[in-house]
Amino acid sequence: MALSLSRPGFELQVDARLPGRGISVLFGPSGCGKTTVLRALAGLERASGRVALGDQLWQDDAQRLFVPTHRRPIGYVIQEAALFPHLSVERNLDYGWRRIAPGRRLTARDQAIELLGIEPLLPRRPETLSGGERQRVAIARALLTSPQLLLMDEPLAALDAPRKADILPYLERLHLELDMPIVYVTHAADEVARLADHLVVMEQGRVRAAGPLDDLLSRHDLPLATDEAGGAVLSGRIVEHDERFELTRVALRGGALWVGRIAQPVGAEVRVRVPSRDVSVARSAPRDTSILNVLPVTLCGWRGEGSMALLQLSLGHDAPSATATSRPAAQLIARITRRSLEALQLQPGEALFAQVKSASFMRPCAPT
Ligand SMILES: Nc1ncnc2c1ncn2[C@@H]1O[C@H](COP(=O)(O)OP(=O)(O)OP(=O)(O)O)[C@@H](O)[C@H]1O
Repeated sequence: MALSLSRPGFELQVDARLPGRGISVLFGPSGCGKTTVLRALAGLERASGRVALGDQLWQDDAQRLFVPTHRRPIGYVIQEAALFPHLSVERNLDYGWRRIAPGRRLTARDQAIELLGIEPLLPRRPETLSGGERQRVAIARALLTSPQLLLMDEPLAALDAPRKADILPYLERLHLELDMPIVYVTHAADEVARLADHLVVMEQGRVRAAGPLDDLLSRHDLPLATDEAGGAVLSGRIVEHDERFELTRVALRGGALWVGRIAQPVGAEVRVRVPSRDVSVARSAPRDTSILNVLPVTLCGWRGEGSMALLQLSLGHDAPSATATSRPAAQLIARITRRSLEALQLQPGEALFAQVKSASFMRPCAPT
């Protein structure tokens, strides 16, 4: 997509290519233009430019082409789902489902109901549902219109933390079990870490950075890193289980980590998260430490944040480099006090040891 639009006090200028599978998250502060981009993809907002899904061209100003919303094969889920209040959940679902010819249906009715866990809700009226249940029904209803692209605008923003935690696994399942690209708008860093495969960081109507999640979440110069709860998200492969101590070893690019037992087989691709505040550094390999994960790392750079500093660390003691065929080593961020930084007099390129106090399993990775 290449989109531009001008409003009083707001300029949108976005040029991005999103992958044709997985969840692409548009992330950024309120007012940066995320919803506007989503609405332009849906054809609900008239921006200038070009929009295509694979080889389907939906908008191309050069050719005076603009496919109206109702002819774009999209599902759209917003923060406050608008279900038909006078219809049961089942009839709400059937509304979209019946309008798609049987031969053109991409998602089976039972599959959508099962994926979102809404079987017990089918006879209920929307007003009797909790916010989280309503969102699950809205997502199932969107899927039953057989979209080729699912657009989600802060679908969890109206939910409290426990409801949000309930619904996140359903979103992860969608992504793992359906072969449908999703563009997901949020300003919540935790949703990014859990859901995103590809990330577009927006700022004031522009793309500040875009790329695979692991590359961006471990960059200390992006807003995600400065979040108190921020940290790196790393993809790796399970290489070993330690049944006695209920641990799993995950191999990463340039190193490996022990995390709490993951219920996935050896060889599975998984995503783990390492909070920056749980990473500290030492010049020499610490001995007699209770910390399980001590990894050789190379300091790439650092950035001050008030009394704290964020260090960007590349796994391994070789100078970080990327060749045409291999991706560079995975990166961690350490959040330490500026006082410690000064006391240690660290220099970029220096070989250090990162002590990782906690690392947690986020989710299995989608097959690529
Ligand atoms: N219908 C409209 N008319 C005029 N200005 C608008 C309209 N809709 C949005 N804007 C403005 O356009 C800019 C981008 O808004 P947009 O809703 O895309 O941001 P956002 O990143 O999705 O924000 P939020 O996270 O708060 O939803 C903002 O400055 C907003 O005030």
